[in-house]
Amino acid sequence: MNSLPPNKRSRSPAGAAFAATLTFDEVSHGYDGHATIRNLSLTAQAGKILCLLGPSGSGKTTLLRLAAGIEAPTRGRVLLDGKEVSGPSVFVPPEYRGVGFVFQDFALFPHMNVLDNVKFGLTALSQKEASDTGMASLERVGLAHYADQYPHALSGGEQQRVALARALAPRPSVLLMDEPFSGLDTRLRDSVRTETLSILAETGATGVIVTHDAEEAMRMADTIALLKDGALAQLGTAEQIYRAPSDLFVAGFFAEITVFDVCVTAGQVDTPLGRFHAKGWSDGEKLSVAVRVSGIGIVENGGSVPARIVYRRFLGDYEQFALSVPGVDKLVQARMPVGTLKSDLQDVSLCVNERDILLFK
Ligand SMILES: Nc1ncnc2c1ncn2[C@@H]1O[C@H](COP(=O)(O)OP(=O)(O)OP(=O)(O)O)[C@@H](O)[C@H]1O
Repeated sequence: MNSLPPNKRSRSPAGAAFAATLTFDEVSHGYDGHATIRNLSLTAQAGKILCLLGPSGSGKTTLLRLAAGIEAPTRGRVLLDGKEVSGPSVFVPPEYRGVGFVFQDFALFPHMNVLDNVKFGLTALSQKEASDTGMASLERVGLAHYADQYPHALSGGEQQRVALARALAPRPSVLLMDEPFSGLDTRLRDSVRTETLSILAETGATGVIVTHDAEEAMRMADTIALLKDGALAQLGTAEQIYRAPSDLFVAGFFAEITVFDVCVTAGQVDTPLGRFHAKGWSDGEKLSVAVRVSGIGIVENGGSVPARIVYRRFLGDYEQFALSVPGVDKLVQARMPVGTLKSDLQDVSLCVNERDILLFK
């Protein structure tokens, strides 16, 4: 095995980070014969944010570990800015990749103060340079005043920012983040996420962020890679994937859906929620029709499908409704802005937006 020369950029004490592209080229990986990544090719563009999205066990963390050099692929190559860092005859150790890592649990050292935590990876610098760089990084996340504190004295959100400062201090060209906000409560998560996005934009580093939450991916990513069983289910912008999901799995991951199995007749499909066009499909073809819950509207009168409200729940701006609909064995869910429907209403009708109908083989 050859090791590439050390990436000096990762040790540079000052100056802006230079974003790098990160490429997985036909990468496979497994643990004890169990495949975790299957022949996956994917590129994170320089200076952009790529979110790795997928259900538990789909291989998101493994991909980050392959990029960082904590794992080696069994086949294929990992490249940074076109240079192979993992491959059949090359393995560059993590410390020479110029890549930063923020873990799910922040992983701060409890016995070191905040500044020492941030300085931890700056071993190539003199003490003075490391302290200056560490302080500059803490300033960037707005926590310079906590330099002498110990991690236990900080809130979860502050600890996450220290972890971010530590990962950014060596000026990585790629920042890998594994579910970085999952340890935070919902309200804090929104503000820390927004802050992290602006810090990433300021540093210019390429960001690769793991999440299992489609909404979080949509909020953060320039590009989303949705994984399923270690393979790429779909790659695109949030809008591309939401509007044109490649299959039922992707559709169900990006939106709450109700699914019916149907057969195309005279260019149309009949479902308990209405008759819809099946343009481009042949008569007799068996399809799954996915109706996005967000495309179902409830009206007192005048809709196309009769329904009865079984229960409703107040969710702040919206009310969630569970409805029984003739011909549907499960309750149909729908959401309406609060105040749209009278509180004693029971029998209603539904209107379904054709834009929220998706057809799959
Ligand atoms: N150290 C390990 N030894 C053996 N199998 C492992 C190990 N780490 C992960 N796996 C397996 O590899 C597969 C992919 O795991 P990975 O952690 O990459 O998924 P993930 O998408 O990040 O999941 P989660 O969202 O639950 O963290 C899973 O089947 C998991 O059980």
